[in-house]
Amino acid sequence: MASSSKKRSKSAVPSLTGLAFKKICKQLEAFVVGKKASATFVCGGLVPIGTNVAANSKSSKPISVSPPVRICWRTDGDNIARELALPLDANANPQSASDDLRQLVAVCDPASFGRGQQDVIDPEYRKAGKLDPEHFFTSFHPAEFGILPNVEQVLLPNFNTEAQDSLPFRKLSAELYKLNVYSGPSGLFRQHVDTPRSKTQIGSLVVCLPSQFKGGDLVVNHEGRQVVFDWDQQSASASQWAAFYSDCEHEIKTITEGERITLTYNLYITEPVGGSIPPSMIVDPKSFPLYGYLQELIMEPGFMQKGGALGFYCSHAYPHASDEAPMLLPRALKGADLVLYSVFKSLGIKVEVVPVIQEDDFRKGDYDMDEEYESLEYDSNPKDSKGKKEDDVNDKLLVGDKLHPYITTDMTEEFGETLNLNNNNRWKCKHRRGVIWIGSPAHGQSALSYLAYGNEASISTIYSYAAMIAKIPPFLKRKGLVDA
Ligand SMILES: O=C(O)CCC(=O)C(=O)O
Ligand SMILES: [Fe+2]
Repeated sequence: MASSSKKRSKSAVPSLTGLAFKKICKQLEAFVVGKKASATFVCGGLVPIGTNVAANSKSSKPISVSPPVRICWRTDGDNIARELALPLDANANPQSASDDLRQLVAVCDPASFGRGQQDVIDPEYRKAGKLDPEHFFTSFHPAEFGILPNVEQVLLPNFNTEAQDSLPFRKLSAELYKLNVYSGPSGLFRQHVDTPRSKTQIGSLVVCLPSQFKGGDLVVNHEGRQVVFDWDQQSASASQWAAFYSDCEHEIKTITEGERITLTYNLYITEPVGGSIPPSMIVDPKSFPLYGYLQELIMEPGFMQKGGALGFYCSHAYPHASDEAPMLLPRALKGADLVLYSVFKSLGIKVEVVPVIQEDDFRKGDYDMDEEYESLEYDSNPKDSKGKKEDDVNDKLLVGDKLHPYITTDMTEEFGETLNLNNNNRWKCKHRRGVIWIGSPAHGQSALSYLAYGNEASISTIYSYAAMIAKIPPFLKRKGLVDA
């Protein structure tokens, strides 16, 4: 009797440590969500055009002023080689200069875009011309103006840990993809996400060549944040550029006058020549505000005193259920995910990238994922890390033992019964009790397909979400992790 009343009072009045822990978890969530919002997903810059800059400057320093940009192509039909220098030369015969520009516009084909599985042309959605790289040559190369190192530094901060040498895929290469011309008064490209050309593609680079136009803002969105590049003011005097992650939605507003000419490049993550990355190029994880916060937290004896695990859903989409996944992750982590990973790593805390399945996705019954996660409450007492609420969540989550490629199985699910994933040994997983989950799952990918028998047999697919689980050692063990 006495023990049961004791039990009741414990659950009704949370302890002070419990309340403090709950608050920390909320703060951590706010930090990560805030981090997401402030994490860099796009960057941009400008290369002024100097008409008296030699095209083949012998200086070894990166050139900060560009000579006019040349574009060479062959006309359709008569196959005559043509060349255009941008910006148009104000001193040249204006008629012949704009004639060259008109010729370039004329040789372009209508630009398509991906809708579902198809490539379509729809001027209501995208009104632009395109030239494929095999049909033109340009004197512009982004490596010459320090553009790529800048993009690397912003979009690809490094880990700066011992693991750095074992993660050599942290350089970018830019592959020319298209030349596009958006002409006034109606050129545009409505909101879209670029189609990644390979699993190693992490973003796109757009270079707007010097040519007078009005309108045509490039608007890039990511998780409620927006960056606008209004390039029209300096359109005739500079090459202006922007780089962003592949999963950012973006659009080009209507070009009201002139020709907006862009080179687009696919950005791939690649192996640096010569192995390791020069430290001067990297962003130190210690410079992230999250570092200081977590460092203080793990020095707090009351925080997860006996150790535990924090789980974070990745905020960017990765091909985490592909054959390449084990090679790509964590190397290809981006933005907030990369910040979290690198901060934990640099604090000496083990963190792994794993796929997570919501068990109710394949149980019969109407399970509402959002509600489940919205109502997620953290366990109020770290000593009770197997407390009820938390177990409710972890009982429904299956964590893969590693990143698994998508599989089709011969497993079946009988009507009304639960599929047992452990009956197959290719997608090994388990419930990870005691993980405190922060944030919500964002980007599901097909993890495995199986035969489901309802009224009729059908193929069902289970989705997985990429997540990071950081294993927090007990206080006495982690004291030594933090530098004095
Ligand atoms: O020209 C631009 O600013 C962006 C072009 C673009 O979004 C694309 O080609 O997919
Ligand atoms: Fe695009």
